[in-house]
Amino acid sequence: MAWRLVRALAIVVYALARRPGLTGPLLVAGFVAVQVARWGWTARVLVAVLIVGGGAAWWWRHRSSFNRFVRRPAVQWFRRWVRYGLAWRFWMGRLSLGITDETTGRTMRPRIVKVRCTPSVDRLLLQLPVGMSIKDLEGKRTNIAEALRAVDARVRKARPGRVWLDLEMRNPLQATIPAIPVPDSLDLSQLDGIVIGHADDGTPWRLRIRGSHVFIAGATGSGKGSIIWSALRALAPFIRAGLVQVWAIDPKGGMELEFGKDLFTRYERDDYESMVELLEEAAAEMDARCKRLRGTTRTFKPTTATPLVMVILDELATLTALQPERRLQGRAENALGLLLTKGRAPGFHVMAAAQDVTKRVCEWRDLFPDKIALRLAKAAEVDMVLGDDAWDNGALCDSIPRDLPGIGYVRLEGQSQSTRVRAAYVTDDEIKAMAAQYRPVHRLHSVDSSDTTTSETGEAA
Ligand SMILES: Nc1ncnc2c1ncn2[C@@H]1O[C@H](COP(=O)(O)OP(=O)(O)OP(=O)(O)O)[C@@H](O)[C@H]1O
Repeated sequence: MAWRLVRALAIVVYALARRPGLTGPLLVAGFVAVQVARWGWTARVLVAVLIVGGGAAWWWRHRSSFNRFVRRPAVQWFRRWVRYGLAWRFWMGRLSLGITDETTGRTMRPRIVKVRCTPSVDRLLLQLPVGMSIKDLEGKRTNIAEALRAVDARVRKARPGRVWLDLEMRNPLQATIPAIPVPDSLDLSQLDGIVIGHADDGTPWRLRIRGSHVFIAGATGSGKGSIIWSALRALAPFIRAGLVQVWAIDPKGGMELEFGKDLFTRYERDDYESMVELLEEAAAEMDARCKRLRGTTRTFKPTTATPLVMVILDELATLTALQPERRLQGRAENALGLLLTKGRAPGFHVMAAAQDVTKRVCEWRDLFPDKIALRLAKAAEVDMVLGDDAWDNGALCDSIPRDLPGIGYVRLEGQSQSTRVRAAYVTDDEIKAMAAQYRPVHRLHSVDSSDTTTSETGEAA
């Protein structure tokens, strides 16, 4: 009996010694608790009130820093050392994931190096024992997901000998997001972050319009249209007020944008020559505006005389790679290049969608500061859109199910990580109603035609 007790104790001590990340904090917490217990009731209550009250006040006043410095590290610690750490070897054993050394007979298992958590995915960085490869884990994906109670498990290479195991715990973007209500104010700061859907942490997905260009990539049926319509919905009151003009090109003969044509100041859908001309006119207007505005301001503020111009181009390839006329292709690429390089400061912005993401289709792909990748066929395409290592860092656009259109990953200028998002879905009826209600008061041909625009619409920014 005594021998058994000693053995059990030895096993516990050994197990704790092998888990310094668990044992260390528990020992410190135990030590502090013992000290506090000696102080008497008043001091104990005071300490408890200070900790709980201070934490609650921090959470209440500054939730983002609380989450960053307290909640997220605490969750990661718990998952690393308790949720996954405690039974890890047991799970690996049950799943037959290990390699036995011939000479010693000892079985070595993959080891958790660190755990990173997003609201829906737990990422475990694993060190593989010599002799095991990523393929061994890939072959057991379903079993791993079942064992760890995950919706899905994916494995990707981190570096030789190390792999990331991504456990999707839940998909908060499963349900279709209904159209976001049209904003009821003309607050120009909204143009720095219009709400077009949700991120997977439940926060609104905000897309910058002023000061940016947006590139949307996705296979057919991936939901590119829902991003365009959700953006137009958020811009609708500005369009009606004449503070935003939309110049739209639908090379698919109006199949996507026709319902909203009343919202557009310029609209081309049939003739490629006219589409290219629209782009060239936008570039020429932009140049003219640059000349007029130079020296007056560096931050663009739309007015009815100088509205923000949003050029929307659905299916870019038809004007570039798939365009049979080389002459038109060259002209389209030049105009687009000009708009992308010079348009931000004078208020000319491009939102372009494409199915094919290669440079053949969009030579200027890298000039779009904000990029959205919806469902794509291959991992390489994800990196082409969102930047090197985007797929390795978890933007798994090739795993987005076909029956979840509108889901994608977005990488905003200056961000190193992509965020999983889902666009709201605007129905055909909602588009028709919006187009009727928010058509511009005065539809102009030319953006900077005259200053009388201000007095005609009677609105000013
Ligand atoms: N955000 C969304 N939420 C739910 N369903 C959506 C969403 N976006 C699109 N859908 C559904 O998916 C279908 C295809 O979407 P959409 O036409 O926008 O794709 P697309 O990427 O523009 O395709 P294509 O390039 O072939 O035009 C829509 O008819 C709609 O039923």
